[in-house]
Amino acid sequence: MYFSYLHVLDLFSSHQTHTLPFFTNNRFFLLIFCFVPIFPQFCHLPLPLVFSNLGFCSSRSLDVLWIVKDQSFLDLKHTIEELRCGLNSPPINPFASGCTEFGKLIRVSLHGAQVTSWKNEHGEELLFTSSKAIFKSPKAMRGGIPICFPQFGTCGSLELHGFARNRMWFIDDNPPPLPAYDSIGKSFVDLLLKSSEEDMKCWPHSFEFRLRVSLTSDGDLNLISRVRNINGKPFSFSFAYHTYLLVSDISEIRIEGLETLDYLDNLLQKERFTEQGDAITFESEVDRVYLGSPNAIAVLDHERKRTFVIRKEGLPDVGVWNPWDKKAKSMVDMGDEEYKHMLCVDGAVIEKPVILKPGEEWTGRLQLSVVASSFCSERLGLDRDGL
Ligand SMILES: O=P(O)(O)OC[C@H]1O[C@@H](O)[C@H](O)[C@@H](O)[C@@H]1O
Repeated sequence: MYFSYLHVLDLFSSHQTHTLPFFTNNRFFLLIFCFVPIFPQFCHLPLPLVFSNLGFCSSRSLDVLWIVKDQSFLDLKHTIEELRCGLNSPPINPFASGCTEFGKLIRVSLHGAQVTSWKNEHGEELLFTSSKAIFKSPKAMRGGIPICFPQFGTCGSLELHGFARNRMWFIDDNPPPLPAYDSIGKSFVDLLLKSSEEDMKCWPHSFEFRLRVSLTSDGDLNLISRVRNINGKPFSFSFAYHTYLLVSDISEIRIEGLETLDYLDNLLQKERFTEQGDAITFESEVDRVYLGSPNAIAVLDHERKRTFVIRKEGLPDVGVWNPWDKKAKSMVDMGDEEYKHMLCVDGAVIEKPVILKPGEEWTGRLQLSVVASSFCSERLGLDRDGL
């Protein structure tokens, strides 16, 4: 069944008595929209729409979730009215069109549990998405944050970066509790992937993968992955948050925090080298895995005068990738010049895969923040241990 804004709006209005107390009592909420123009191919999937905080469930189709911060009920109502006014016009992206201005938000696709947008308070996008990105199952679209699991790159016999990014995930209505500091004062959604019969054929291990995506009051994007072995036997996996940062000009970018580390160079058959420079800069294709990195690194965008701070836990390695001009030209889902505006910096576990015994669980946390580049490294707390 194809699903339009109208259904979403009806859903809000017909449950107004339920939604009102929630929106008036909470500054943060999770706003869930089905968005046909972005992922029409997924709309036939019957998935439960769950507003667990609101105390009601409805079985509807949906594929894209929006996590929005600091919206009062009045703002939301206003937005809904604006969308209502546009109902007779062809479907458009309400966020891209500027007819709504939510400020800080995250967009997540159930396909791959891929974060596809992260915006700051000015509505500026912080993650790269290629203009040629293909939003078509079963492949992950080029951009955002694909989840690489249970394999990073070509480190095993599975498809490149594993199958998790190419599967439909589900909203996890009742996840096992996380520590209080992972939940308080945040807007979040919990997603779940379980091993399917098809996946068992190529990777014969039963697992539950839970991902919490949350937006903090400061606008930080937090990702918490929990992988549980529900098998009778141990298994191992590699993993990465394949994070496409949107940058002004790759030639002006430097990464701090990886200097002096050893790295595996994927362009030279994974040969091991030691980084020599003061910081990582870019003037040609880079495809590396830095090993045993500190838990905080910074990506400085000189031209935009802003710095991405990446904090992580349980993720010792960092993938760094930019395809540069030649490879970009060979990719069907990447514009020829777009490599200039992206840089993948992935919190990851690659060199020493995680080994989980039956019943064990692994957790990998990533926090992305953006600060003005006038902050110096000391103030960023790059030497701080973890999140
Ligand atoms: O095209 P994909 O499958 O998304 O992969 C993109 C790149 O992802 C990087 O992480 C890998 O190190 C590269 O080797 C790879 O080319």
